[in-house]
Amino acid sequence: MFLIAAITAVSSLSLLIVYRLHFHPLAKYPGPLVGRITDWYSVYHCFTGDRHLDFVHLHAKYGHVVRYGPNRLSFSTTEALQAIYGSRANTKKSFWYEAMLLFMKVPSTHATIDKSQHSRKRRILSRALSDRMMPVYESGFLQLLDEFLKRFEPSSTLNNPGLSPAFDISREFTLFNFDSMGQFCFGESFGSLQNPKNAMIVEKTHEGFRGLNAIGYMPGLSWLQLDALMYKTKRILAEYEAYAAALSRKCIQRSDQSTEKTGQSRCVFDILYSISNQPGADGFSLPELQSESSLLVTTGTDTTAGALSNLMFHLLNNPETMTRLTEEIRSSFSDISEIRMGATLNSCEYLAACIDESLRLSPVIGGCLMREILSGGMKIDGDQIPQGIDVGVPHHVIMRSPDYYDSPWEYWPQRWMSSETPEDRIQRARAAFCPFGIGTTGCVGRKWALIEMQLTIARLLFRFDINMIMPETGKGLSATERLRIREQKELDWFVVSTTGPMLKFQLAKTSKGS
Ligand code: HEM
Repeated sequence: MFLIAAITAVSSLSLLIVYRLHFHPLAKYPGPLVGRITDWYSVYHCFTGDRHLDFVHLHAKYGHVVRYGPNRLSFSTTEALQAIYGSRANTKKSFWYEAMLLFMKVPSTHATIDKSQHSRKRRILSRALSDRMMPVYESGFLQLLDEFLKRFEPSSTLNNPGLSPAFDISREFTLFNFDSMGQFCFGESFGSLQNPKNAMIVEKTHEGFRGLNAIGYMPGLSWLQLDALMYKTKRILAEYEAYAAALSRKCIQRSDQSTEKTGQSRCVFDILYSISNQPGADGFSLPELQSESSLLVTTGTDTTAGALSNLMFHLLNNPETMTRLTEEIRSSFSDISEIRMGATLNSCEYLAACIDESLRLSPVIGGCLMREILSGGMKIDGDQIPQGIDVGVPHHVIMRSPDYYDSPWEYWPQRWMSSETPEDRIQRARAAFCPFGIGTTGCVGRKWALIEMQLTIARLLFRFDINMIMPETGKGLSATERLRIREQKELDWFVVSTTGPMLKFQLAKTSKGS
């Protein structure tokens, strides 16, 4: 009996392998042998945390299109980027996003696959995240930012006057961004800079999210109870949900009272709550509102924190860039309190270029944002791809492609500036630039993320001269070689996590801020 079962299993498996390699509709596409046969290939790279680097390797080896899973294709051109994610693409978010529902009672906008439901939620959320609403969030953010900067003041070091102790800036930015997202979403900081235990939700969920990422590639894993791995995450998220629910109740109370008095909102929750209270408005239900606001915190924390620490890494490894940027900021403002949203900050052209260049060279979104092709199939890069196939363009591949960027591994902000680069080169680079995604599923928090980055870096460089502690492994190497070493960081699920650089701060001689 056992022998018959074993023979049947081996024969079925062999037939499946032969089918996937030779008769499957994607059989003609190149890719790693294991990947063409099974999604275990992706699961392995999710757990090793090098999914983003493996895509770079695969495209270097196989070219513009790679079959990395039995039903999955990865592309690397701007045409594919538009075809797959553009606003008229015949695609929807793939099953991968459903894995997030293991953690959520009510799916957030990000986890909603159904296109009409997604566009309804996104329309509502966009009202709180529109350009017009940005000033609502600014003063709360600046208050937190000033407290954050105080941590780096050197006065506390008796042995080394003038120089602060060393800080791991990735960790600092994570705590700060978590607190500032608390302020942004619920009008109240989470206080993790004072008590890092409060940031447990961000720090401890990474392990579970890795499991979640793998389940997204291979749903069968959840039947194997592999999600036991995620038990801790589920427990922590449940605690966080309860905490967020308490914050929501506070917001509702405050909103009901303040609406009567001043009608002023101060956070995303307030705005979305007031929309949902308007008669006849298609707003969020209360459970949707709670889910949306609390999940916005997790979506906006790691991403912005990673982007800021990558930017510091590039600035400190390229001293001429750091000098030019510092000069731009210190000559544009005469006091730190002047650094606010508005015309002067927007006129800091080099700051904007430094941010874009860092988002290009070190994207924080790892892997490939998968989209499933809908009924009727679609043409990508001239090939007709059938319905049901998962397709995507990995950020690490397209934004480092020599097809779109000269010296793609170099951190060179001038490539974005019309005063220093011909317009056609800038346009070619822009067409492949997608750190926030593109189209109707691109980042709805993009505007706020950029404001946070501009304000944080401008105030930091206005106030401090910054020194990097060079690790032994980096000594004597070029900036690009150091970047390659830093690249060995890990992909948690959606976001590539970072550590360091380790920094010491010195008050700038010109600093007039307090
Ligand atoms: C530098 C920082 C950030 C980067 C690079 C980034 C990048 C992205 C990307 C690539 C997506 C598309 C994801 C996908 O298709 O699965 C996305 C979606 C999203 N982001 Fe961001 N993000 C950042 C910061 C933020 C912030 C601060 C917020 C909140 C204020 C936010 C809220 C969202 C939301 C809600 C979505 C889902 C949009 C949808 O499905 O329609 N992000 N982000």
